[in-house]
Amino acid sequence: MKYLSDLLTGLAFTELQGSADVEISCIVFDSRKVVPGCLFVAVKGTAVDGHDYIEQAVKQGAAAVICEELPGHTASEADYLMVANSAIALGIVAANFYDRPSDELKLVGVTGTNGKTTVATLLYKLFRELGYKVGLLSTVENQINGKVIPATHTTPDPVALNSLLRDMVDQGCDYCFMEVSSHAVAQHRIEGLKFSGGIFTNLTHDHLDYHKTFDAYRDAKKAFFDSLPKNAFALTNVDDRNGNVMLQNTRAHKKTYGLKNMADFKVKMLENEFNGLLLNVDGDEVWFKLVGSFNAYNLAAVYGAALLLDQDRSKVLVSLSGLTGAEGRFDYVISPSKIVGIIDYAHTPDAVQNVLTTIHDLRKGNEQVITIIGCGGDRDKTKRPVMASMACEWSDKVILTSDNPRSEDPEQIIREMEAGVTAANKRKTISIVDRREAIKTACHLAKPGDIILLAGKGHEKYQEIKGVRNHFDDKEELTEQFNLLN
Ligand SMILES: CC(=O)N[C@H]1[C@@H](OP(=O)(O)OP(=O)(O)OC[C@H]2O[C@@H](n3ccc(=O)[nH]c3=O)[C@H](O)[C@@H]2O)O[C@H](CO)[C@@H](O)[C@@H]1O[C@H](C)C(=O)N[C@@H](C)C(=O)N[C@H](CCC(=O)O)C(=O)O
Ligand SMILES: Nc1ncnc2c1ncn2[C@@H]1O[C@H](COP(=O)(O)OP(=O)(O)OP(=O)(O)O)[C@@H](O)[C@H]1O
Ligand SMILES: N[C@H](CCC[C@H](N)C(=O)O)C(=O)O
Ligand SMILES: [Mg+2]
Repeated sequence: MKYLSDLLTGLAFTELQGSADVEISCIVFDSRKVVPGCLFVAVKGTAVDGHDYIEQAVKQGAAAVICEELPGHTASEADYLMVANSAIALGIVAANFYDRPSDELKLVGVTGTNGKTTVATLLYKLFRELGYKVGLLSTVENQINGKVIPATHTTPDPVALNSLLRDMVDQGCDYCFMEVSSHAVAQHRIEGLKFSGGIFTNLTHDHLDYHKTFDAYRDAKKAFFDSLPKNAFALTNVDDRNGNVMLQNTRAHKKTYGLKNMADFKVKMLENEFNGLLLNVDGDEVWFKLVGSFNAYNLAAVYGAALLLDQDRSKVLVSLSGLTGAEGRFDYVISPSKIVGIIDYAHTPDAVQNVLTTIHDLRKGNEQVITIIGCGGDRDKTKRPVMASMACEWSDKVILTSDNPRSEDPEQIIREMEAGVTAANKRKTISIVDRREAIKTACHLAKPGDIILLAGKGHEKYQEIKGVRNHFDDKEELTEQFNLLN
């Protein structure tokens, strides 16, 4: 049983209307989910202002309200707590409601444009192999020591997040590895959490629809490191242009990993083949199952973090060498006629370039590379022509198609992608709106030995068109088409 007064530890508030000894059944920040006895936190959003729903929330039985401004009419049956920023307050009360679970395990956050899911998932798998009970919060799924809990966001909202962390603690977890998206930092979803470490992967073009400028996007990532406590570690990619920027104002222990520059954890790439990577890790040569130079960075980050968490170096290298990556990241199927199909979650210009240059380096002869690619609707539009241009630059044929059009017109998204295709590259590009048809066409165009890259949707099991999510699984579709070819 929790009272409003129990939830106020660490929360600076300007005014309290009421006694705060009211019982709180749960915390809600969406008026449509209000239940009797809840605490309603009014948050200003991008579409609407939660403050407009306070009166409705109280009518539906909210016992207390946290807000930045009082509504025109306040009811005597509810308590009202005024704060400077409700989103920050939401994080703090959510942590208090669940008895601050992040204090009871070692929580490590991973941020950056690409590689978050891969690094968090590898750490999760590694620590389980090392014998610990572990939790994972990721884009693909959340897990508590092997039990899967579906994920709705890369970083859950503060209430879901603290509830999951509480379950992890109650189930004996020693560690939790989580992705920290830039949206989550900007919206204060991680407020009130105690991190033992933070990892930065890289920073390239994405989400400019939301953050508006690259600097604002960078600063959202940096704010995570600025907020780390003194006894945590801040592990950065020293080869990334913004790697050191992340550490500028952190109080945490500053540590680096890299392939090119001097680093605390230094990795060199010796071989990069279809069946894995041979790396020199601080002097030891080890084969890993992951493919692509970008994964050498992800592995370096995981290795560094494991050592900073006081794990035995040789055990870490042995376990890590046997691990596979996250679902839908450089996953592949091979057709009976030996066409190679690669399913990858590349949905930023940098990721598209990385995955295609990796494929380019792995090619043995003059196999063709056929890329199928789309761009998500209701997301950063400026990356559309750039992703199409990257795909053309590094492929022999490109099929522009739909990703998740969401509320947008799919044909319009494709037109915006086509704007990035040069006149010379037009001849190798075709546009097919229906993703299933695009996959079928690629399979018919491919000859034995050719490589089909199916980019952008990775593990996703749906395609969202006009707000409706239909079942769609890239790997399933490709496998089906491959079998039909026979
Ligand atoms: C752009 C974005 O992040 N939006 C998130 C944001 O929505 P919003 O700011 O538009 O909210 P809003 O609709 O304006 O509403 C403001 C407030 O009023 C409340 N409300 C609204 C209507 C109503 O009738 N009553 C009511 O109380 C809402 O619950 C909310 O608290 O706050 C909502 C509540 O927390 C989130 O669900 C929503 O995530 C949407 C669904 C989303 O898709 N977010 C994506 C972009 C996202 O966060 N992605 C990152 C990953 C990105 C990456 O790959 O790096 C992630 O962490 O998943
Ligand atoms: N370290 C890296 N550097 C550049 N690209 C990478 C890196 N790791 C993975 N990628 C590419 O980015 C894609 C997405 O990887 P991953 O899912 O690990 O990133 P993420 O940061 O979790 O993405 P999201 O923002 O959607 O959560 C991969 O499929 C691969 O193409
Ligand atoms: N976490 C990313 C996922 C993009 C995946 C892509 N398939 C899309 O739908 O745009 C985002 O919300 O931008
Ligand atoms: Mg992710």
